[in-house]
Amino acid sequence: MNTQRILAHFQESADLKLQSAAALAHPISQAIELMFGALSNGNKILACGNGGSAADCQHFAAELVGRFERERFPLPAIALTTDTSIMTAVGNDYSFREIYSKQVQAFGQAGDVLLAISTSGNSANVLAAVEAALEREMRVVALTGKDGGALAKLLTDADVHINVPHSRTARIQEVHLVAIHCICDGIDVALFGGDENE
Ligand SMILES: O=C(CO)[C@@H](O)[C@H](O)[C@H](O)[C@H](O)COP(=O)(O)O
Ligand SMILES: [Zn+2]
Repeated sequence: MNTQRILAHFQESADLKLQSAAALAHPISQAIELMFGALSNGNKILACGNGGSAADCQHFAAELVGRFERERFPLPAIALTTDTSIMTAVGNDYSFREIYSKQVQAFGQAGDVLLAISTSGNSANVLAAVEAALEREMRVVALTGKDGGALAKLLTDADVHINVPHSRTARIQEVHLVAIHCICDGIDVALFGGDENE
């Protein structure tokens, strides 16, 4: 394969990350504040998304329950993307749209945070999960792309929207991962102090 094409992927990814940094720093810091506040109050974080974003949910939960870069106690975060029995039962008996919202209704409590990841902002099951979370007085951190889609319109002023204004799903996901690592680092810094270089 032409290595120019590969180099172009790296270039576009690097460019988008640098272009996004200034705009995303503020909502990412709001997400850290919201999540750290919830965790400090004994609440938890639930996460949902499809495809690559489902993997991001699991990645995030692993770093909270296990650890990020510092040794610490486990923090409560659950990826709603992993239980195939729940997802196939709900998908089969109700609809695919409800595979996350039913779990939010089952596990979510007021004060918990839903991390909702959708590059289009239009995945029906993620939208339903956000609606269920808001009904339960949870707060939402939305990681989206493009124009934020229908998800952008569901959010309230108490929620946080981290939107990557790019058209390409893969590039958006790559920036989402940087945002997720910033959030993990920010939670560690809120717990232990220090700066991001430590
Ligand atoms: O990872 C990728 C593409 O890079 C895919 O698996 C992608 O996540 C799937 O097509 C998702 O269904 C897209 O959903 P969404 O991001 O629009 O909510
Ligand atoms: Zn992908």
